[in-house]
Amino acid sequence: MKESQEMLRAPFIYRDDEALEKKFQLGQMRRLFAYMRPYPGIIFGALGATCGNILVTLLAPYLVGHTIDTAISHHQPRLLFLDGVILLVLYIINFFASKFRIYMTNRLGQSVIQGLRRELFSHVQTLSNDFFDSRPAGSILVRIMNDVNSLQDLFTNGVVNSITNMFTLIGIIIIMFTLNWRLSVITLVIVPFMFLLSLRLTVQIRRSWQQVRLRLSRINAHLAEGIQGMRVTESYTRQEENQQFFEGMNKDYMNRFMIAQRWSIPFGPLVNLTSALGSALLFFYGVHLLRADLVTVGLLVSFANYIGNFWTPIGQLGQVYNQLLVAMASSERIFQYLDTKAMIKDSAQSKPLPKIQGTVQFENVVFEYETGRRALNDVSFTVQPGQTIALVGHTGAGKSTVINLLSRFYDPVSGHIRIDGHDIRDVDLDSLRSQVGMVLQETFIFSGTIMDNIRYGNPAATDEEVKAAAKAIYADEFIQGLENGYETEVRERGSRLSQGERQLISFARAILADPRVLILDEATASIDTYTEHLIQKGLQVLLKGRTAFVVAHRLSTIRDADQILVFDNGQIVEAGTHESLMADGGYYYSLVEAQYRFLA
Ligand SMILES: Nc1ncnc2c1ncn2[C@@H]1O[C@H](COP(=O)(O)OP(=O)(O)OP(=O)(O)O)[C@@H](O)[C@H]1O
Repeated sequence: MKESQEMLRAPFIYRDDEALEKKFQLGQMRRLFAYMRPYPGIIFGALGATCGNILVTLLAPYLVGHTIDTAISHHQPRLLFLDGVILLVLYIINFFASKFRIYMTNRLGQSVIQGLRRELFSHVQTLSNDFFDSRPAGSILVRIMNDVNSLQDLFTNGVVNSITNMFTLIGIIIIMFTLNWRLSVITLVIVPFMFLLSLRLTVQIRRSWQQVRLRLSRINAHLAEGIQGMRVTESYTRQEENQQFFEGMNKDYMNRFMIAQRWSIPFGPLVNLTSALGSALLFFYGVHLLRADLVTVGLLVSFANYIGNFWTPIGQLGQVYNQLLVAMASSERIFQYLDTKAMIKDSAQSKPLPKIQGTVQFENVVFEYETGRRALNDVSFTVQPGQTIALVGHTGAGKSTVINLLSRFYDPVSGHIRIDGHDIRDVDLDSLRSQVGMVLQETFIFSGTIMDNIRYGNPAATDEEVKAAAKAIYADEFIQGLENGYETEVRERGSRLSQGERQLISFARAILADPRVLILDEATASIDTYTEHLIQKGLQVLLKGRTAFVVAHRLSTIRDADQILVFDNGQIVEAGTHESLMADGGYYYSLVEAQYRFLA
């Protein structure tokens, strides 16, 4: 409570509402473990290697006891040498078995994680816009990376190790009872205690490290935000507050780290202490039996070793239990994503959209992002091939919604959208989107060269075609001026390019893709006069010969449009050319007066 109040007073709030662990659920575990099914070879390989380890764990203590009772007690150096050689061979087997097992379990873990991440990413790529609307990109990223990573331990060590540990424990118990049941009962008294201690301690250790990780991700989030918003911070001179907030987080992280250490440090010594306790019990009771000649010294030494070997499997089983609880929380979130169905997808009846001319028709289209709040209300219009349509209206009037529906990022609640007479709901999404191009306000620049970025519009295009596209929309000149021309690397989302230059790149991308219907959300950013001039000229080339929908912010673009659709409150309130609408002196006229004239 205290902490959340502090966070609320703080200049930044990072909510940590994701569960870090969940109760065990059998169905979910089955689904999770099904991801190992494609790798039976690796699993059997790892289990085979494990048999080597178990063999050594079970045989070595016996051999040591046997050597004491025979070779050492009876002064037989040759037997001692032979036992030494056998022990050496056993440990060489153990070395190679461990090496192979670790390699195989890592391979298993990585293969499962890779498969899961691939499935998750490819599924997320098919999801519709409503999915992305309701989640910040960061949380999707966390799921694909962190949640999947947190399963790594379980698949790498958990599964194979728990099988090994079970067999080792059972094997040790059988051998001990076979050798001497009295000693076995006495020494096993300590086992439940060991088990409980391991479980309790590992739970505490896990939770305390989770708290450390949580603090670390807060620091990461703050750093990312701080660096991205550096300009704003500087301009509002908020560095001091930022620094204080950061120091608070930093200190908090250190405190949590020390708490986690406090839990973790005693683990090793406690393991030794419990083992020693077991050995002490063994020796107290063993001395009696020794006096009564019921056991030998060698047998006592073997038992002491078996007790030592008991601890590792019990400790590891406790860890697997912890890994399972963490995996329950992560896998629940992963499965939630995998079970999310795409709202917009092809149906069995979908047909490819043939090569289109570009007639676009909206027929009584109604749309709501949220039930009951109409973003478009009974919108109807028809556009002929090759026409440029300017969509204008106040912010929130519905312009972007029209273009979202045309690209079928969403489906209308009622009404129809037709291209060349085909309802876009009945055609393959790929065939639709490959013929309806989009140039957004915020041009996304991917890491790579300028050439790669333009080629994004048509991966099959040759270097010459890319250059021709750039020339056609007047981008060639600025590109040639960059240090490596078309091969210049644009990292960090193209931060080295100006807004206008990015727009020119997006125009080149679009012209290379050559869609029949083009959607253009004109950028509002102010651009220097020379680049603006290039953009105007490029725009004319881009729009020519295509049906184009432009969410227009420049009066010049609006003026050149064949038709202007004026939106208000999700409805078309006026339609016509610039001249006719200005002559009418209605809503458009007042809009131009208020909004556009200074942008001309
Ligand atoms: N993803 C969304 N989820 C919920 N409501 C939305 C979403 N996108 C837009 N809206 C709402 O739908 C209405 C129409 O928005 P739209 O984006 O089409 O307006 P616009 O005319 O393009 O505005 P602008 O010029 O500011 O981009 C607005 O009331 C807006 O708040």
